[in-house]
Amino acid sequence: MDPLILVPYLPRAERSPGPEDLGWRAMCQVLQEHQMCPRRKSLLRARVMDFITSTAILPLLLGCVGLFSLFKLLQWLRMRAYVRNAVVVITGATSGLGRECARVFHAAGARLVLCGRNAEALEELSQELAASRAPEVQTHKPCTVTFDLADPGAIAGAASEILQCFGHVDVLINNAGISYRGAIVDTSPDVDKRVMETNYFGPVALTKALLPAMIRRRQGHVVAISSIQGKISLPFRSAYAASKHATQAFFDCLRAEVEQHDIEVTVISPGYIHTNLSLNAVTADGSKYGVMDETTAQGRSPVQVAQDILAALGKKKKDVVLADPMPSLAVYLRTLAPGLFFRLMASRARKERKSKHS
Ligand SMILES: NC(=O)C1=CN([C@@H]2O[C@H](COP(=O)(O)OP(=O)(O)OC[C@H]3O[C@@H](n4cnc5c(N)ncnc54)[C@H](OP(=O)(O)O)[C@@H]3O)[C@@H](O)[C@H]2O)C=CC1
Ligand SMILES: CCCCCCCCCCCCCCCC(=O)OCC(=O)COP(=O)(O)O
Repeated sequence: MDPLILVPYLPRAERSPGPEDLGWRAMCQVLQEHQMCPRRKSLLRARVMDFITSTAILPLLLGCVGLFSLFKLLQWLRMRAYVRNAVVVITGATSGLGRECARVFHAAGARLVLCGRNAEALEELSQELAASRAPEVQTHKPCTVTFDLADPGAIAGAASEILQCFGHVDVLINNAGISYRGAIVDTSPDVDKRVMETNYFGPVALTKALLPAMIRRRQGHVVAISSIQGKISLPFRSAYAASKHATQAFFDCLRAEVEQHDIEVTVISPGYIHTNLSLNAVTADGSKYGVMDETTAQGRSPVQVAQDILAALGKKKKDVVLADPMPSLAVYLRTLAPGLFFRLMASRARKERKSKHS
């Protein structure tokens, strides 16, 4: 306390102050206390530290950290328990994210049904997984089903083959997909259809074919691997972005409709992942793009994304964005300031066109 603030309250001295003067004595006392202040402060500090270290707060802090760790451990155990022995169907298991999901879910004890177009690649992966063991978890030899998602006539047969593998389906991961690069004016409608068949109509038909069995058991989890491009549209990605927007919409509707049957629906929207997606992308004339884009090469590791997907399913999340801050911010910008977002996309289109022609 600053002793000078007491001065107005001291009795006015009408003569020179003596030791018997009350005001004088009060001031001396305050000034003495003021001199003692630094010592008092350090004493007080020491006492507070003693209190923290020896009494309530430190044990309380340690308790909080302990509880948090326990909570995280329980969450992890619940997540692994969620897929242990569960029948998990993965489409597009021959490459990239699908293949890593297969490895991660197998290691967590899932009974896998691996789907794809390439029977040989599926068998190879199945053998690899069957030969691998996971600590403290019983693993299972996967089953494989070969079909083309872009062939509407193949879906019903594929669905019954899938159901025959283990008798039912707990989790369906609609992962298979194809990307596209091209200008709308140059793109043949056949290319639009091919992208939509693979990314939208195929997964929708497969989901519908497996849904009745899930509804009968009042159990099931349908997952759609969409994309950030299911929430925002980039120039020269029309068919891909359209197919992913349609995916988001369909599975959002499904979630609301099947809640009454205790069926979960999760839509995952990843940003760039380091896979063969750009290499396998289709161009305006239907040919293969065949380039590993820098954005793809610098994307997240598919193993990490597969682990995040497992965690999201264990927590029964409904809609998950797995992307870096910039794409995630772009999603908000599209909603909150659409005018600005559209200008940015137009400028992106101009730049891309310019770099193509230079
Ligand atoms: N990589 C990325 O940056 C991102 C990817 N995604 C999404 O992740 C998913 C997986 O793609 P990703 O692993 O990256 O790419 P890949 O190209 O590495 O894998 C695609 C998988 O889909 C399969 N597939 C393609 N067409 C068909 C078809 N007609 N019928 C059956 N299977 C088919 C492929 O099988 P086949 O071997 O027979 O060709 C392959 O297994 C896609 O839905 C994609 O849109 C989302 C955001 C970002
Ligand atoms: C408040 C500041 C906000 C700033 C936002 C600026 C807008 C910047 C645009 C960012 C675009 C991000 C695009 C991300 C696209 C993406 O992650 O796509 C994933 C894919 O599916 C990849 O497929 P592709 O075939 O295109 O490689």
